[in-house]
Amino acid sequence: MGKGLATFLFRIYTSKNNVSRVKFMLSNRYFHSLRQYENWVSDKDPFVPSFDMPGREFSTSLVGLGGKFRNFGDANVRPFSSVVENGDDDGGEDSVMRGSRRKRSEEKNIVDFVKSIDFDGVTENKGEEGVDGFNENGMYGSRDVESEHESDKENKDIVNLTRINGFDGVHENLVDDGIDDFKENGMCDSTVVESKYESDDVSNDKTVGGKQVAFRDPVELYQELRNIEKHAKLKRADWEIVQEVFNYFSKSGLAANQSLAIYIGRSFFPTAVHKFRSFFSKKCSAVVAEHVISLGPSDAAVKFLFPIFVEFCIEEFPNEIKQFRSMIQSADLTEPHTWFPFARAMKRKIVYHCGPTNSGKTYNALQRFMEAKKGVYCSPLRLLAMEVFDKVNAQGVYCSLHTGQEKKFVPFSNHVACTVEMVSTEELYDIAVIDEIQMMSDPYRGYAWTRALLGLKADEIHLCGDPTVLNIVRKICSETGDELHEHHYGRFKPLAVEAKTLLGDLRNVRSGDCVVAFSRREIFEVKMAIEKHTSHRCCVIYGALPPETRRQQANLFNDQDNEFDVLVASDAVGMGLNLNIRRVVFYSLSKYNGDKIVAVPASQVKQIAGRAGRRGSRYPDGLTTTLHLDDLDYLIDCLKQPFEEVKKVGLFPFFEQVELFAGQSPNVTFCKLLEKFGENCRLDGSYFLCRHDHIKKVANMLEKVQGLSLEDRFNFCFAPVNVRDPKAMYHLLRFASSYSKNVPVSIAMGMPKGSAKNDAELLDLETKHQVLSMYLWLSNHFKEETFPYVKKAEEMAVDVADLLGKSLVNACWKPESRQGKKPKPQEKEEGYQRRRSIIKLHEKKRQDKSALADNSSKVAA
Ligand SMILES: Nc1ncnc2c1ncn2[C@@H]1O[C@H](COP(=O)(O)OP(=O)(O)OP(=O)(O)O)[C@@H](O)[C@H]1O
Repeated sequence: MGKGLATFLFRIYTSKNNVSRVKFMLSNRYFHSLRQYENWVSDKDPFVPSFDMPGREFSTSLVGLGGKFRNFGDANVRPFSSVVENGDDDGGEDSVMRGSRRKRSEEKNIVDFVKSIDFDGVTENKGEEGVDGFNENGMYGSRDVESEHESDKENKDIVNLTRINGFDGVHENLVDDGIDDFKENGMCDSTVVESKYESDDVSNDKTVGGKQVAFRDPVELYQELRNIEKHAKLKRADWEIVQEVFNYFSKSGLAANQSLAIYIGRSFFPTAVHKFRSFFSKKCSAVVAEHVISLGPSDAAVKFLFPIFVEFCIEEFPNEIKQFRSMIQSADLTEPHTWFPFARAMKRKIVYHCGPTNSGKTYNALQRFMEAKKGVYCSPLRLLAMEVFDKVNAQGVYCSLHTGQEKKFVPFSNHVACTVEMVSTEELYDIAVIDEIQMMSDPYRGYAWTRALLGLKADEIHLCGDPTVLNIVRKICSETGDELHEHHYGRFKPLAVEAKTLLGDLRNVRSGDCVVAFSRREIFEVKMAIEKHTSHRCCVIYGALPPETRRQQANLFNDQDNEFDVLVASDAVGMGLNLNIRRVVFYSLSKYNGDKIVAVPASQVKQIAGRAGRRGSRYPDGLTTTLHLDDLDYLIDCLKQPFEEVKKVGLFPFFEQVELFAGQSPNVTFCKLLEKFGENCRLDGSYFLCRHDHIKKVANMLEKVQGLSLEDRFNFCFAPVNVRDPKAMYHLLRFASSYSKNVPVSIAMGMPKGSAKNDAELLDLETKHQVLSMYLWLSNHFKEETFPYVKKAEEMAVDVADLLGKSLVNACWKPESRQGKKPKPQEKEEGYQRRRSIIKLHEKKRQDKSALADNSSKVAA
């Protein structure tokens, strides 16, 4: 059969009638996978990697696409509005009275909003999909068409239904297609009862010849079937076997995957099989039927039928194939280095500063940056960009700041510190620094580092990071033609592990300790416990705090002239802050990853532990340990582990790519478009498509906002919003609605009167800052005149950050959940179990003791 395929292709190639088809297949780089059909036919475990997995082996790029994307060049940098207008809020919106009135109406709106929206609404419109959804060929899925364009699941249902009911009743058109019900005599109109074949079939038998049918050229066989005027009649039992074979075929992952080679998409595959089944019922010769029956529902039958199916599809579905092919081409993310022709035209020198934390990587890179005539520093965080901005200006090098939220232009500056997402790939630089380059592999944001590395137009690019992405950077440089220099570093002073641990008792914390916990709840529990049972005061740092507040808390901690000598922090402490930490104490080494409790990855443990001890600080020698003895082994294991090599780095399409793709799928919602892009995009082996569930959630929420262009939607989806915070989502929706109506977008949010007195108020402050930050971000990414209250928002943001700082100093309350939900019960995960909160253990012991005392007193009574 393997030989059969070669013959099959050769014959197609040499056949006059099929020349155009061959051209098509040869121009299709999936053709390679079709060639592997040979293996597939002969191997039990076939080739056929999943098509929709990122970085699938199946992925190849299509002829001509590189050119298209090359045209995009550096067009990926959208023209961000650069002027921050000093507008005033209308009518003194911040007055206390109006503020409280506004707050009430705001809260009501939010309540209505929360009721009206399902944040997991990515799937929300599923019910509608059947009515007005579009299949992957961009064809309208109206009810009639729908029956022909079912999803795999739907197909499964069809298969099941078919088993029970025959074809009737599932798809009306099936009867028309020639598959008829059995009559009372147990025979099918289109089948024979006899085992003998009818005369016209017998004539076919002569040419086809029994078992030899298996070795027939599928092209010829297909043509013969096509020309049959009277199909074979089968006994009911045989007919049922044939149906079983087709059911098996329709469910066959092998056939579905291989069909991609001829651009039969997954969602169209069931329809194609269904049509093929109808064709077969009408056109099957006795000998072919006999052979199919003899094979039964099996891989062998699939292998026999598949080449005939290919022929059928190529002839029957040229439009569908063309459409799917165009769609695949427009979702091509292969060869991303070709997207930046200007950077490719340059002879760039890449210097990789490779080493663990606190080894001087960034220091050395920044030295080169400051020496340059024109330089850019790309930071993973706003906070770090601000730090570099301050530091460099303090050393007399004029440097501007550019983040999503702010643009601070320093006159005469040739240097800029920016967040990596904001770096321009159009500007020419002498020196660029990309910090924390290992973030290229971040599942959500990795694409920003990949884009910076591939697209920056700088003579010299300094990458600072651990060795995890070194090999992939080497590979990328070999593709881009850049010259790579590696500088390897060791820690200034080795990190020591304190084997004693805190013996499970937070009273053993010492001045200069940073206790690391992985949830907001735990952070406040630890802070409360330490402040209650010891004389230490705690500063707090976690991700939801604005950079200004984190900085304020870091300064409070670093300053020796106050009582705040212990830091309680989340993993947000691992990057970007200059901290005088003597010892990092892990309160736990497991965390909730949004789905379940998992052990903190070794690379993250290293990064966080490495914050202890810093050259030039009060504590140059770093220590690390755990709260509980039980956790110590895991900590030591993590620190001993070598850096694990990263195999893939992130990519995400630019707007222009999404726009091109949208052209292939008109009238599809933006959320659906992203979903389809994710399903159909192709990537080279070194890249994965960054996760975009949060983007889809925003996209889904904004579907109800009319009048936004595709580009507007794309940009709104990148606004910094916590999709799990209903209040923040409400404000984003409100901003988008006003923007779509082209009316000035108001902040419409009251200012709190004072610092928070409980956790609910603290959460409210966090949300308020997020909303203001979002407003500022939007003002930098959209028509500036539509966001006239930038100055007001900036002032409010400063005030809220200040209030947050003040609130944290006095915070001594029980933490709450942002969505008012009860905290999830502690979950177990194989291999590593999250430590129970020491406070909870404490409380439980106390409760047990008092229950015991109660019982004994009752007994005594
Ligand atoms: N040659 C040097 N002279 C003076 N101080 C230095 C020197 N090298 C590094 N430092 C200081 O040591 C500290 C750690 O350096 P740096 O931030 O460059 O380390 P790193 O390897 O980039 O660590 P991380 O990844 O944690 O940022 C910084 O405070 C830095 O100012």
